[in-house]
Amino acid sequence: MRSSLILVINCGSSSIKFAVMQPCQDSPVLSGLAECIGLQDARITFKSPQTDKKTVALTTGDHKDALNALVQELRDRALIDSIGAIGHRVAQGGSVFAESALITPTTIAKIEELATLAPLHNPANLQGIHCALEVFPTLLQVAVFDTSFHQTLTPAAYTYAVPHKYLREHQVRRFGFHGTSHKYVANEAVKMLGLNPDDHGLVVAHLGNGSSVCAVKNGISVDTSMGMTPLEGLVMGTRSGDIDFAAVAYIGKVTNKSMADLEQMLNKESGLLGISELSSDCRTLGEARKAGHAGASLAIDVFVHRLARHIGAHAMSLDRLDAIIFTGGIGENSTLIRELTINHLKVLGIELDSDQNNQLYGGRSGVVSRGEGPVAVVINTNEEKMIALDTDRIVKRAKTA
Ligand SMILES: Nc1ncnc2c1ncn2[C@@H]1O[C@H](COP(=O)(O)OP(=O)(O)O)[C@@H](O)[C@H]1O
Ligand SMILES: CC(=O)OP(=O)(O)O
Ligand SMILES: [Mg+2]
Repeated sequence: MRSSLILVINCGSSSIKFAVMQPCQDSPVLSGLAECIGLQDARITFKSPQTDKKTVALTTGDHKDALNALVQELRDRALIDSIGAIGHRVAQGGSVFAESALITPTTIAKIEELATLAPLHNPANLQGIHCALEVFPTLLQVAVFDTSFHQTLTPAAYTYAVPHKYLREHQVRRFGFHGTSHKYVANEAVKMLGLNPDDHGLVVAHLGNGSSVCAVKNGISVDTSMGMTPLEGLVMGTRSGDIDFAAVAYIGKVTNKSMADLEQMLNKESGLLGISELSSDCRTLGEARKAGHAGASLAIDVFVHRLARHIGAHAMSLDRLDAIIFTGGIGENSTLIRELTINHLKVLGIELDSDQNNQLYGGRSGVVSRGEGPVAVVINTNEEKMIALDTDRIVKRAKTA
C-alpha cells in the first residue's frame, strides 16, 4: 500500500479533524481529532480500528503543533511513507470552484479572496493548507469545497432580493455548504432505498455544529438552507441561522455594538448556546432538558421548529418526496431531535417509528418512520471518504496531464 493513502484534513478554528484513508474504504486507517486549538489545554486524540484511543497534549496548541504531532504518530505507526497525497476540506469555493482543485499558489490566492464569504471557516482551512505545505512539501494537495455540490442551484434559488448590483459587483448570493456530506448521503439513500437515480426527491438534514438542509432532485442540489456564508438557515450550535436583519440592527443600536461585534454575536454566541445560556452541545442540552432546564428545553424546541419548517419548505423545491435523511453528529445520534422533528412532519405524511428511532445511534443507519408516505432515514455521513476519493482522482489527473 506504498504511497496509496490519503491524509484528509478538516481544519476548523478551534478543532482539526484528520483521517488517513484508503480511497475506496469506508473506515479510516487512523483518525485524529485535535481539540481546543489556540487554547492552553490543546490536545490531540488518535484512534484506529486496531488500537485504543490515545490522547497527547499539544505543546503550543496551534495548527502546526497539531500537524507535527500527527506526523510523529504517522512515523510511530510506520504510515508516513504510505501517505501519497493530502485532501483538505475547504468550506467556501464561491462561484470560482465548481469542483475540487489541486492546491497551487493560484488556488490558495483564490481561497484567500473568498475568505470573507466564510469568515469562521476559510481562514482556518487556509491555516491547515499552509501548515500541511510546510510539513509535507513534496506531496500533492487538493482542496475539496463544501460549495461545489450546490453549483447547480438556479438563480431563483441563489439570488437574494437585494439590489442586483451587489450580485453583479460583489458576488453577494447564496452558495450553500456541507455539499460533500449532502452529496454522499443522498447517493447512499438512493442505494439503500432502491430509488430510481433519474427520478427521486430527497431532503437531507445535515445536523452537526453547523447544520443545513438540502433538497436533492435526481442527484443534484436544487435548494439549500445556508447562504452566502454558513450563518443562514437552521439554528446551529453557536450560530443564529435565519434572523430579521432589522432585529440585528436594533440590537446594534440599543447596545452600541459595531458590525463586527454583531457578526461575532450571530456566529459565536447565538444558536443553541445563546438560547439555552448553557451549552452549544446537543447532548448536554438533551440531558439538561430531561432535568428540567428551561433554557435547554426552549433551545431544543426552537431548533426543531426551524428544522421542520426548513424541511417542509425544501420539499417544495422537489417534484416528488421519497425521503427525509438525518445525518451529522446530531442527525445520526440524537433520538430526541429526530423524534421531535418527525412529529412535526405529519403534513408530509411521515409518521415516527419510535422503536426503530430509539435503536439508531452510534453508527447504525436505517428507516425510522412507518406508513405509506415518504420515509425518514438515518444515514451516517462520510465526508472523509468523499474527500479521499476526490483527492485521489484529482492527483491522478494531475500526474497524467
Ligand atoms: N449521542 C449523541 N446524542 C446527541 N447529540 C450528539 C450525540 N453525539 C454527538 N452529538 C451532537 O453532534 C454535534 C456535533 O456534530 P458533528 O457532526 O460531529 O459536528 P461538526 O459540525 O463539528 O463536524 C454536537 O451538538 C453533539 O452534541
Ligand atoms: C459549513 C459549516 O457549517 O461547517 P461545520 O459544520 O463544520 O461548522
Ligand atoms: Mg461537520
